[in-house]
Amino acid sequence: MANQGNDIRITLIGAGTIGLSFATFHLSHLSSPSQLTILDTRPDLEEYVRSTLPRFLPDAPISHINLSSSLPDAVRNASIIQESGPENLSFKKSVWGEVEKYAPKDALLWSSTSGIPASQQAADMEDKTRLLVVHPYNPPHIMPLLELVPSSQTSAGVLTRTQEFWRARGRVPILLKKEMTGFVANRLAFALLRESIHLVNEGVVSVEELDRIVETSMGPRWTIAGPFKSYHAGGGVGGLEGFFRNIGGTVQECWDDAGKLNVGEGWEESIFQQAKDQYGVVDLEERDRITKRVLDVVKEEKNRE
Ligand SMILES: NC(=O)C1=CN([C@@H]2O[C@H](COP(=O)(O)OP(=O)(O)OC[C@H]3O[C@@H](n4cnc5c(N)ncnc54)[C@H](O)[C@@H]3O)[C@@H](O)[C@H]2O)C=CC1
Ligand SMILES: O=C(O)[C@@H](O)C(=O)[C@H](O)[C@@H](O)CO
Repeated sequence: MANQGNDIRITLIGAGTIGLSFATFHLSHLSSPSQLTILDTRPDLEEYVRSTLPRFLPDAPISHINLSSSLPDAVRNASIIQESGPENLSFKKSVWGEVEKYAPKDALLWSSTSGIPASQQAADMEDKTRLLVVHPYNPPHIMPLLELVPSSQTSAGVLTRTQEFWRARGRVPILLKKEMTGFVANRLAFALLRESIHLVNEGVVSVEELDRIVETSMGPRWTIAGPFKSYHAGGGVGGLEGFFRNIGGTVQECWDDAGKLNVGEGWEESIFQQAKDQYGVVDLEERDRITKRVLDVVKEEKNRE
């Protein structure tokens, strides 16, 4: 399979939040927009792409992108096929079953799923070695992370070609050694979200105050240094061991006292309303613009090292 330059052909299945962001990314790296095919069953696909893609990519060469509603046509010549369709197992299994019938045998098959393991998606596939999860952090045209989550049957060659593809385009593919529900990024984010909801639900802070706490502390910190590096630094000469020696008792008390609320327990209405009242419709273009600037500065500074 061609994996570089003028020969590569990428088909994106699903042109929603993630699919269109991936389209933006690939258009910035492909030699020609004609190397990109977008498949979506929505009846207004062309109108939707024409009205939405330019928000991510001004002057997007839309007329040269292949827009399709036919899976066989869309995948027939693909080198890489990434699905960003509905987050349900039946869809994912169905789409891979169809892709296997019509796509080149050496095409890479990737799922953007937020948490449905490749082993489940590939359960009915003839060749299970071709599929893996390539989980982005929204929006993938800006966020560097891609969690690569193979099944036990994904071949080493498919994994290597996937890693090479993303590294060659300046992205950060991280290989997970085990399939876990929600992979890693979502598990971490959802653990913080659970405690955040707990603290608002207990009347400790408002939704807006909680967000401001994160945005003026761990948010910037974790852009520079993740949890382990941060606490290793915070432990002084003793490093992470010193941190736990000094603070470990308080850490355990916080862990013991952590919120254990669950979805559907009645906290939703109040918290959802606070978010609506506080944020209305988030300006995604401003969010993305600022996020990109932060990431660019961090990358520039880290390259100084
Ligand atoms: N939204 C997010 O922040 C993130 C989502 N993901 C994952 O990406 C996938 C897509 O999520 P979103 O983009 O948010 O969903 P979305 O609902 O915005 O987009 C899904 C798209 O799939 C299309 N579609 C439905 N059936 C189809 C079919 N049979 N063939 C082709 N296209 C079809 C829909 O028309 C829609 O445009 C999900 O698996 C989700 O878990 C992963 C990371 C982040
Ligand atoms: O948060 C993200 O961008 C991704 O890691 C996800 O998978 C999200 O949870 C997504 O499913 C909903 O925003």
